[in-house]
Amino acid sequence: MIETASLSRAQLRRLLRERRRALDPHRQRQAARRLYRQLAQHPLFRRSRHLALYLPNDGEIDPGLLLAAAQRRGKATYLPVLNAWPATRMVFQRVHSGEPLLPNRFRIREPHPNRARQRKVWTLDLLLMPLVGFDAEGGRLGMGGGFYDRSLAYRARHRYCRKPVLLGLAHECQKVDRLALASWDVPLAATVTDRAWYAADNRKVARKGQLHRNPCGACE
Ligand SMILES: Nc1nc2c(c(=O)[nH]1)N(C=O)[C@@H](CNc1ccc(C(=O)N[C@@H](CCC(=O)O)C(=O)O)cc1)CN2
Ligand SMILES: Nc1ncnc2c1ncn2[C@@H]1O[C@H](COP(=O)(O)OP(=O)(O)OP(=O)(O)O)[C@@H](O)[C@H]1O
Repeated sequence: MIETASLSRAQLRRLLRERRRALDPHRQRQAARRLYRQLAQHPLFRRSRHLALYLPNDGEIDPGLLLAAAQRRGKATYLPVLNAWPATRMVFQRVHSGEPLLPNRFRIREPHPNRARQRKVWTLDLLLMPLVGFDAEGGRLGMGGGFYDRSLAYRARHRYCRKPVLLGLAHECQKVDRLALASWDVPLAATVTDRAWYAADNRKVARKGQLHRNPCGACE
């Protein structure tokens, strides 16, 4: 596992992105199948009715089997869509199987923006998030755009909100010993890899004042 102490966030990002990009197509398919087995029968996935996923980019683990399973089971599935303005914002839009998708400015495919199909993030049940690096305490390092952090900034204000449940998805090789939390970072409930679940110790996070045990009246 990588010792993070001597590395900057930028160095760590570069190293971990290289690692996941180095996985060959066979390893990627194997990891995607294993990820599916970790999650498909889990109550958090089975019980969710509205869930957001992503389409893989830059060597990310592929949740495509979960997306297809969710659609087969009649769940409403959502993908991130980047806003034209402000360009720092991202929304979650419903996607149906077989719907045409267009590349965004990072060449990640997304549905054509349609306000009527977008849903507020706090009304989703489950958010499956891509990441560059993670630790076993709910720490997440993303691509550096701050898109997920901005979408989840309401968590700092809605003190008792627990929707959606935040799960990071990753290859095992993206695990690091410890990530320093930035003030805007929103901790994950767990990260699921092709090999294991890493559930955050909620008591520790709660002591930091960042995770709340009860649902929020305004958000439920
Ligand atoms: N699959 C997936 N979808 C996602 C995200 C993600 O991390 N993964 N995002 C999570 O936030 C948002 C997009 N954020 C991104 C931020 C930076 C880059 C990126 O590749 N930056 C390149 C420069 C690309 C360019 O300018 O053309 C780089 O840093 O090398 C990609 C996506 C929304 N959708
Ligand atoms: N809630 C927020 N409000 C305003 N700016 C934010 C917020 N959260 C993050 N940012 C900005 O986004 C930038 C990138 O943040 P960070 O490096 O944590 O992104 P990331 O988690 O790696 O990316 P992503 O969430 O897109 O995968 C930071 O420099 C920060 O200024």
